[in-house]
Amino acid sequence: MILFPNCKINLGLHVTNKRPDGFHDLETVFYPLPVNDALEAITHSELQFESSGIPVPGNAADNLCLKAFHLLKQDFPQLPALHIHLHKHIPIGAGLGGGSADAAFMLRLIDQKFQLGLTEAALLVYAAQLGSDCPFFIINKPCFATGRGEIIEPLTLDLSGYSFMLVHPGIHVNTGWAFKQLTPKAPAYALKEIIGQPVTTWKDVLVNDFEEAVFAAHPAIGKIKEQLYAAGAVYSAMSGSGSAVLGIFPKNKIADILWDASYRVFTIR
Ligand SMILES: C[C@](O)(CO)[C@H](O)COP(=O)(O)OP(=O)(O)OC[C@H]1O[C@@H](n2ccc(N)nc2=O)[C@H](O)[C@@H]1O
Ligand SMILES: Nc1ncnc2c1ncn2[C@@H]1O[C@H](COP(=O)(O)OP(=O)(O)OP(=O)(O)O)[C@@H](O)[C@H]1O
Repeated sequence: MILFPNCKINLGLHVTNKRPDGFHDLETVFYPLPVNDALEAITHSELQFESSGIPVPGNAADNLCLKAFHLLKQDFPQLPALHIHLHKHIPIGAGLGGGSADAAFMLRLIDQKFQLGLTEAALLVYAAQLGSDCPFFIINKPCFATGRGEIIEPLTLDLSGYSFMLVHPGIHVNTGWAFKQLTPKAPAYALKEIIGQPVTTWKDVLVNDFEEAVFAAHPAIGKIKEQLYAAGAVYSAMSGSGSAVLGIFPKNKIADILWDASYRVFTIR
């Protein structure tokens, strides 16, 4: 069986509180976009994991796909061994949630392939153990998220009338480091209300709290946002803890921008 985990962007992101468990409370809107990995699993005599495409840092044994397999294996010991192949296309350490998507899709793949009959609620509980962003990818529709990102509520938000550009400058921003740079604070506005307004009103209101610290450490990332606005984006922001920056353009009106040759650029028209 093969599935195609997609990425997410954050529209507004407020870090509101540091918790005793070391995590932070936040509020954000997750929006899925079609930049995809490919995740294939076939039954095999022993558990094997391999990846191609963008190299995934760290040990293969720590890959979130394997963590998802082991998590389900604890509760379903009858699961056979798998040969798992991940083709990595979603930039890593980019704030696009690629690792979390792989983990959530691995849960879904095993559930479907072996007809475990897991409810959405059960999948959400497993996903929350794998990463703060993971539960969103079980729902995979526009969502308002709170808690450490795992409390999600589907939202009516349809941006299919716009085109998107995602620009990844190749900088890997460590999520834990980015949270440490922030002083949590109460949001200055009601995120859900702003998201309900036309995209053209977001520019001066909708804020990603990570931008200040990440742009200060990596000015090239802030420059991308300026270039996207200069090219006609109606809204631009860094996604998650960076380093990818998103631009929302009027439908099919994405300007040609000459990016540094090392940047990876995705357009969704
Ligand atoms: C920044 C976001 O991308 C916004 O969507 C997410 O909150 C990050 O979620 P994620 O990558 O799934 O994060 P996790 O793998 O759960 O956590 C990575 C590290 O980020 C920090 N972390 C993460 C989420 C959160 N709400 N508070 C935190 O402080 C913790 O130091 C944690 O060890
Ligand atoms: N399948 C995977 N794909 C990508 N990274 C993985 C995977 N499994 C484990 N990781 C580890 O997770 C780290 C961060 O990955 P990811 O790409 O999800 O970060 P991110 O883009 O910052 O996402 P987020 O928005 O969730 O913070 C990587 O450095 C890598 O070591």
